[in-house]
Amino acid sequence: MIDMKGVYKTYPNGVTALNGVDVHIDQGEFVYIVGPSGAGKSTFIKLMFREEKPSKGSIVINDYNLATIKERRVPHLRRNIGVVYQDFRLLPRLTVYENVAFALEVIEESPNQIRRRVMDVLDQVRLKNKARFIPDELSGGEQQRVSIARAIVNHPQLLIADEPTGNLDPDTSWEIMHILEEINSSGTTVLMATHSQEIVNTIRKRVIAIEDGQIVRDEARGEYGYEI
Ligand SMILES: Nc1ncnc2c1ncn2[C@@H]1O[C@H](COP(=O)(O)OP(=O)(O)OP(=O)(O)O)[C@@H](O)[C@H]1O
Repeated sequence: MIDMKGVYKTYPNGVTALNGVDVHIDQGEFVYIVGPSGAGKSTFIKLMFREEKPSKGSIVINDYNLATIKERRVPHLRRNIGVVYQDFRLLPRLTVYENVAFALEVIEESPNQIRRRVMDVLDQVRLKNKARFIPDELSGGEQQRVSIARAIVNHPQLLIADEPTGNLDPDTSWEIMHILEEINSSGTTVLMATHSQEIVNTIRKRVIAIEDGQIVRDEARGEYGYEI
């Protein structure tokens, strides 16, 4: 599903964030991306949904070659990828329902399908009873659950989460992790960058460690491996 070969990324300011990355990730895997601050984790993730372009190398995701993909095809690629951020990035004036429905409305689903699908996905993240709330009326964990609902409403094959528990307390973080595990168990590939030693060492999954723009460790059921 994801195949990176000889990937380099140098930003316009001359900083090389990725320095020769080769990796293969199969459909259905759950992968943690770990490493020190500034190691290149977010860059690695941004390349996956074409938020950034590689300077060199090939990235193939579900048969899309991201190095050569035409601009007009990028929205098609992104329909198959859900993204969750540390800071939720919800639209503040829209309700929970509208924030989630928005992702479907832009691809012109019928109103009935939208209603059914949005309520299903809000049920999945256990927020059906808050559909009419706006983000400000929710806790951080609830906001993150809305952002997860929004990310998966299109049934993406890949869910990318960049420090999804970074702004949450421990109990809420576990709740988010259980939701991500549930999503993964239905076949969605999950790629999660994290600084949480506790999560990585407790919910054991494949661990890819990046340092200075290179993969220095790649272990099935790995450990976090850094002192905090
Ligand atoms: N848009 C950008 N322009 C220029 N340099 C950038 C840009 N984004 C990231 N960098 C640089 O690339 C390097 C890798 O950054 P990246 O954000 O990928 O690291 P990270 O591992 O995600 O860090 P953190 O754990 O702190 O989020 C850093 O030196 C950073 O300053």
